[in-house]
Amino acid sequence: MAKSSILVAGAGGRMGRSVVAEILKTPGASLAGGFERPGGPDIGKDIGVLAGLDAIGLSVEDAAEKGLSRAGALIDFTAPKVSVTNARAAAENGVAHVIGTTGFSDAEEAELTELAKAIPIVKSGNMSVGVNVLTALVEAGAKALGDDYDIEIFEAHHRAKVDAPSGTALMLGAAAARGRGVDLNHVSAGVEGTRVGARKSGDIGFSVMRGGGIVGEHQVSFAGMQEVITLSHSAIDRGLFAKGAVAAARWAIGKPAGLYSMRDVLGLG
Ligand SMILES: NC(=O)C1=CN([C@@H]2O[C@H](COP(=O)(O)OP(=O)(O)OC[C@H]3O[C@@H](n4cnc5c(N)ncnc54)[C@H](OP(=O)(O)O)[C@@H]3O)[C@@H](O)[C@H]2O)C=CC1
Ligand SMILES: O=C(O)C1=N[C@H](C(=O)O)C[C@H](O)C1
Repeated sequence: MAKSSILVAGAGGRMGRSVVAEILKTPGASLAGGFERPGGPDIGKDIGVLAGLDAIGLSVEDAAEKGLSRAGALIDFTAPKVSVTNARAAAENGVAHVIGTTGFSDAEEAELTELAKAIPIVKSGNMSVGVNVLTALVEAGAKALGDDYDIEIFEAHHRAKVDAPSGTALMLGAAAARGRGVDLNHVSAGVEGTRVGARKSGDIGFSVMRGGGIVGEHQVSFAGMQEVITLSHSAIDRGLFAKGAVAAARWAIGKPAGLYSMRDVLGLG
């Protein structure tokens, strides 16, 4: 199998299945395999069938290692601890790692930064073109409008999502803070509903909703005393994120070690 082929972590998950389908329909991309946690219900199932397609004769394995020896890149939408373990395995095998997982702790982020000294890692809280363009718009808006406008970031996702605020909301918050020349950690007001008292000038706040099958909604509002400007993004289909992840994997193979973002992949600077 060609070293340009792609291995999929969490191949039975919502994003894993979508990534498999995207690889199989992308000319020039090939599937090295997929894996799930040991004992998971999808181990041994045909990966194509799991993705809602015809059988492809590759079954879901229960560890990264076998597949990594056949792969040039690993695409990973799983959970923070799992992605860090996978990054260690990818580094041992010299395989590029595309991480879409969100909700990392500061310590986990630091370990990924360290591992990116050994392999190319592309990591983004949102793999879509639209959201990555939106971050640039939010940065410019925050810079132009200044502290007289309160920034509130709203996100809504399906009922099964476990982390909050979403990785995308945090990316948008970081972009807004960058536009104002501050660090999000110093100005984050946290999540609406946990806040008390009047709003502090310069704070960037987050509002979260979970329900049903919502794929991903994000809105950034700049609320002034006489006007409100709102920028928004709606994800209609998970295939959007899968498409970005496959583009990132193909881009990362052969790149020097380093921690990259989707803005690097998309050439957005
Ligand atoms: N950056 C982006 O553009 C996007 C990011 N995401 C993020 O991706 C992540 C996954 O989302 P989603 O697909 O909805 O979640 P799912 O829970 O549907 O998928 C995760 C999959 O990983 C599996 N898994 C758990 N442990 C392991 C392991 N040790 N090895 C291999 N596989 C394992 C899970 O299996 P089991 O269920 O048996 O535990 C599950 O099948 C989340 O953090 C989400 O926020 C999602 C969409 C877009
Ligand atoms: O969990 C999801 O589904 C999504 N997660 C990402 C996030 O945390 O922002 C990206 C997308 O919005 C879908």
